[in-house]
Amino acid sequence: MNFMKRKISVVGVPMWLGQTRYGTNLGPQGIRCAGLMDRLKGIGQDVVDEGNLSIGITGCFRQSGENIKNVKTLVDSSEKLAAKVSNIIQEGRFPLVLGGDHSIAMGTLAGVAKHYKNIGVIWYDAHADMNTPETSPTGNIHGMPLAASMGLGHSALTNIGGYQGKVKPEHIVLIGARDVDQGEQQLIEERNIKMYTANDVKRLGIEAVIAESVRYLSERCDGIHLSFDVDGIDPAEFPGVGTPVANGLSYKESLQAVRLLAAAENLISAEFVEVNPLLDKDDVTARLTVNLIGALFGETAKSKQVQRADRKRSAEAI
Ligand SMILES: NC(=[NH2+])NCCC[C@H](N)C(=O)O
Ligand SMILES: [Mn+2]
Ligand SMILES: [Mn+2]
Repeated sequence: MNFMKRKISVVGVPMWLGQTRYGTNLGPQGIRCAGLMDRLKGIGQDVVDEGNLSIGITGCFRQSGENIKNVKTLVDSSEKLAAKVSNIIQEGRFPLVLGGDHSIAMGTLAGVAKHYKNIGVIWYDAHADMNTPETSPTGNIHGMPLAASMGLGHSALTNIGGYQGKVKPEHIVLIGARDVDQGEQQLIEERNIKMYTANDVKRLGIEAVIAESVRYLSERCDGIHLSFDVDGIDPAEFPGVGTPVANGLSYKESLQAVRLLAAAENLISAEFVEVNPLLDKDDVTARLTVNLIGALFGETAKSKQVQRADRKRSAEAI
């Protein structure tokens, strides 16, 4: 067996106010409807669906004069998610968080980092999500979660979970970046943050990039969190996203990436974010996201075939 048997708890976070396009709130249900639970059970994983976090929407508007939208809603839901994720880890289970927009990573990381002093983060994304209200071109919080988790930006965000600095800059690896804002680029250079752009991946190959990333983080960290923004993948293949950027990683490369991560013993949590079913075409983004999650937990082309045959047989028996 080249994958880890894990005890997985799935939590959905129907959040969309980290950006402005309605629909990422339907992401968790879209992913579930594409068959997530059956697929994970089908490969023998112990998996429980803990449902969606209930989120109070306290306002879909700019709540202050600052360049940051919906702070209160985002802080409240992130606190809830942090507590939930922390509980899951406490119970010895693996949190699998389904977004929602990428702002939810602030909550996930606040929960995970309570248990791991030196958490390593693989940020698979077209973006760096390292803006602050000072550098953000949009004021959208889904472009800020990684900065906030490092302790940079609006104090309401950096203090989520009641403490600052969940992630150290030297414990981050960006993979797939190709739309990095000026302030973000400056931060990446100043703090020497490891980054493999989409072009780097094409040049080096995804196998080498993942191997190097895992090696780099394993040397420094006590656990690895995967924050997978599906817009890391090219929008021609993953159309159901709100901030598409051309020239992305391919689905095939991405599948290979998560397959390699399936074997990483020190992978301790994961989230898949930014699936927007309202922007999707024939649910392809949701369906391929289930393939990615399946592969992260050990599904192979062969095990998928066996499952498909099983499902067909039981359907015929009805
Ligand atoms: N998680 C995402 N899709 N983030 C997109 C961020 C886009 C842009 N950099 C911004 O700050 O608004
Ligand atoms: Mn992102
Ligand atoms: Mn992104």
